[in-house]
Amino acid sequence: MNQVPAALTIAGTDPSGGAGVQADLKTFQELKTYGMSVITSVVAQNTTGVQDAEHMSVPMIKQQLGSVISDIPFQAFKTGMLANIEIMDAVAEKISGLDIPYIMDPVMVTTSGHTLIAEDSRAYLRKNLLPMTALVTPNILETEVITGETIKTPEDMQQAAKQIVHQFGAGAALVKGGHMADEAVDFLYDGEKLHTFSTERIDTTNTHGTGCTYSAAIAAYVSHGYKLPDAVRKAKDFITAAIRHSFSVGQGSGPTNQWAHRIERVK
Ligand SMILES: Nc1ncnc2c1ncn2[C@@H]1O[C@H](COP(=O)(O)OP(=O)(O)OP(=O)(O)O)[C@@H](O)[C@H]1O
Ligand SMILES: Cc1ncc(CO)c(N)n1
Repeated sequence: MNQVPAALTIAGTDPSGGAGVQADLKTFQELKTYGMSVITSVVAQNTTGVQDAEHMSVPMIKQQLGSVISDIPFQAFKTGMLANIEIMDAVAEKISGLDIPYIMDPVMVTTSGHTLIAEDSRAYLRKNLLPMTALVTPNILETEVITGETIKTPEDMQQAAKQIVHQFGAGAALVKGGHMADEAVDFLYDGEKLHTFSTERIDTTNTHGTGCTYSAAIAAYVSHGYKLPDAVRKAKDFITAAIRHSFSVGQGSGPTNQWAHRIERVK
């Protein structure tokens, strides 16, 4: 018998290995979670930015989801890049009715400033996908798009986390402050309480794929049975170590190190 929890990522690719499906699978593996992936878009990108993207057809995305869902049970899943309304709709159709925690990384724009989803799909994401989530993990910019409010202070972030749950129906919201000055502080609102996760800001430009790795780590911990505040706390330690020991590879913003938790003995 060799039974481990399983998790699924539904996302786009990164051939340079730092973000997207590749980051998710590395993270699942490090956290002793059997990793599976449904590819929504093939993206030509690297540490310097996005060069091109081709989206999978809707039938092919549904087929991949069918292949996984009909065969292997999993205990958590996440979505990353869902490029347009058609893709969001296909995913929504296939995951509706699944009684499995859904963690959404509402990927919109990359660290390097490239838009990964069509403008007109933002409203669809908010209306149709957010209410299906157990947790959504927007950065500041994504939080502004979802709420329509400008986010400048930690109080704005906390307010937005509550709004995303109460007004837009997400199960919980983790508003990430990786792009704020000073500390790297994130706020989780789980419908009842606000939780703060704060670490020192690491002085590095190697932050390619931080959001992907963080949400994948949360999904992995959830698949192991951790409840949200604990899963996020552990994932925060995991991503902080991964940024601290990030790789200075490539000409641009380097990727995070998913095995750093072993170096730092993150438990
Ligand atoms: N320089 C840093 N030092 C420490 N923690 C950081 C740093 N940059 C980001 N983080 C943390 O990493 C996690 C990911 O947050 P971030 O806001 O960067 O996500 P993101 O913008 O979605 O990522 P991506 O670059 O993949 O789009 C958060 O916990 C954030 O606080
Ligand atoms: C495929 C993909 N998803 C998400 C991000 C955001 O970091 C990225 N760069 N590429």
